[in-house]
Amino acid sequence: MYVKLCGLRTTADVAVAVDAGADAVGIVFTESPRQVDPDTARRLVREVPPHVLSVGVFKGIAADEVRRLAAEAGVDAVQLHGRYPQAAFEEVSALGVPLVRAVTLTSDTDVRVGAYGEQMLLLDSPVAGSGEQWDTTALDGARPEGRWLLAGGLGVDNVAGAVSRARPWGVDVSSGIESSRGVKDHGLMREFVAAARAAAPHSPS
Ligand SMILES: O=C(O)c1ccccc1NCC(=O)[C@H](O)[C@H](O)COP(=O)(O)O
Repeated sequence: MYVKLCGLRTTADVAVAVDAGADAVGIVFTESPRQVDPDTARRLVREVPPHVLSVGVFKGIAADEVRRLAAEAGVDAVQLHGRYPQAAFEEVSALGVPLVRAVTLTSDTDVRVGAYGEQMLLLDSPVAGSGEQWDTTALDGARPEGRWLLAGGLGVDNVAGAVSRARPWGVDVSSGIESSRGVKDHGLMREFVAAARAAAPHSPS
């Protein structure tokens, strides 16, 4: 089970995520209680070891600005939320880093991983980072294959059930590992990684 912990804001958050065994950490560049400035982002990225993916998270920021910010910070991957057209993915992909396409599942969502040139697909609740769950029974008619992550309202107590219902390749969490909005709880971070791995130790390929 691939585990991404999102919305990290301090070097201590990064150290705990790495020690807990997270596969990826998300750093939010977009307006949010978890937003960090470019200098902080660069500092956080420097603390992420090579075996863990540092992911810059963007929403509503123009593709050329995404490219500039991501390159400046040195993130390993870029996650684009919302209505970015294919051309934006193409522009950002010139950076040469993997892309994550983060979308809400609706009847017209293209659930093919790679449809926009991305390496991972993230299915999230309508308001990213809100901690709200969404109805994953919608996956019954439109289940992605391959590298897709389930996100939206996951936490220590519900991740096992969510994984067994949705059968994702990986999971992503932010609110569920916080003590208050934007403040990571290091105990919950560790518990979440353990609970997600216990739910499904191996990801389907
Ligand atoms: O975290 C945010 O505030 C945020 C804002 C704008 C775009 C994306 C954002 N977060 C992205 C994530 O990957 C979250 O981890 C994901 O949406 C799950 O969030 P949650 O439901 O809080 O676990």
